[in-house]
Amino acid sequence: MFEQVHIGFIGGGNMGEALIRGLLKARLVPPERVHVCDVSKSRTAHLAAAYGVSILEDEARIASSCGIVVIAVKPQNVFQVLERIRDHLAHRPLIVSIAAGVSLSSLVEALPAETPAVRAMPNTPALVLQGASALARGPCVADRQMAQALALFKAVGIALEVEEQWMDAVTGLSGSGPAYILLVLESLVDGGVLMGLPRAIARDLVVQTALGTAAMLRETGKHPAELKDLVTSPGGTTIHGLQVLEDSGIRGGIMTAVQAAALRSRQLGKNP
Ligand SMILES: NC(=O)C1=CN([C@@H]2O[C@H](COP(=O)(O)OP(=O)(O)OC[C@H]3O[C@@H](n4cnc5c(N)ncnc54)[C@H](O)[C@@H]3O)[C@@H](O)[C@H]2O)C=CC1
Ligand SMILES: O=C(O)[C@@H]1CCC=N1
Repeated sequence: MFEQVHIGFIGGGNMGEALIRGLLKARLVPPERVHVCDVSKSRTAHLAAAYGVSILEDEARIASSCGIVVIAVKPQNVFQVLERIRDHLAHRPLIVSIAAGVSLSSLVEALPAETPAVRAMPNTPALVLQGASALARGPCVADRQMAQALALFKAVGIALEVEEQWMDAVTGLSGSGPAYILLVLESLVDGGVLMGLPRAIARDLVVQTALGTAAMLRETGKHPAELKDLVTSPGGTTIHGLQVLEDSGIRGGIMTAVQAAALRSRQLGKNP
């Protein structure tokens, strides 16, 4: 699928590195066909040493050398990058932006006419090849290019194609979601510690409880409430804990967190 394609990364931070690691591990392309530029010399030194990828001096070199260009800088830096690459895109490479909030229309507007562009939203579990990504396809993207973009993100987890209208919601849900889940997991560990458990034991139990619960949800396909009922004996321990959580308004709190992050994504697109 990637025969002879060179893949370039503008920005080799957390997410850029996760994608590079995944695509090399899946052997989608050899390291000599992966090129990175980053304004941080310590990042490029790390990426070259850890993965054997090629380091190019700037964004323009990435753009002119690659058939796929992944933009993995912060949203605030995206338009400066687009400005620097726009005169180096005569060969019409596929541009893949993972920046939160940056819309396809603003990408397309900042690029030469008919440059194919995809807006993607991965998440940090991509670092351990368990990511959840959604991709929205721009107007000039060929089927082969969309398949390549999906394959790139499937190398670090699951990847779904969605309409662009859902991308802000995706950002608030799965893009930011790891932080919400980690906050809950941290609190569970602290609850164990509160009740006298050594922190290391509490941590091991919480990690496996989270993994096991997610696996149960995936493998059974059941509604979460049905699986919750399995844990909750009449007059037992769990229902007493659940009552405290319901009293705290946790459901509304989590829903409002997703909404706030999605609205911030929408706002970032207008004013990064
Ligand atoms: N961290 C997360 O959970 C997620 C982040 N994203 C998006 O991914 C993008 C990158 O985020 P992270 O990897 O977390 O940030 P990061 O700060 O770890 O990486 C960004 C990298 O870009 C480099 N950089 C800045 N300007 C540059 C330029 N002009 N040319 C080359 N390199 C440049 C920085 O030195 C840095 O290494 C953001 O747009 C963010 O919205 C998307 C999904 C999840
Ligand atoms: O907080 C952020 O802006 C990034 C985008 C999605 C997750 N983290």
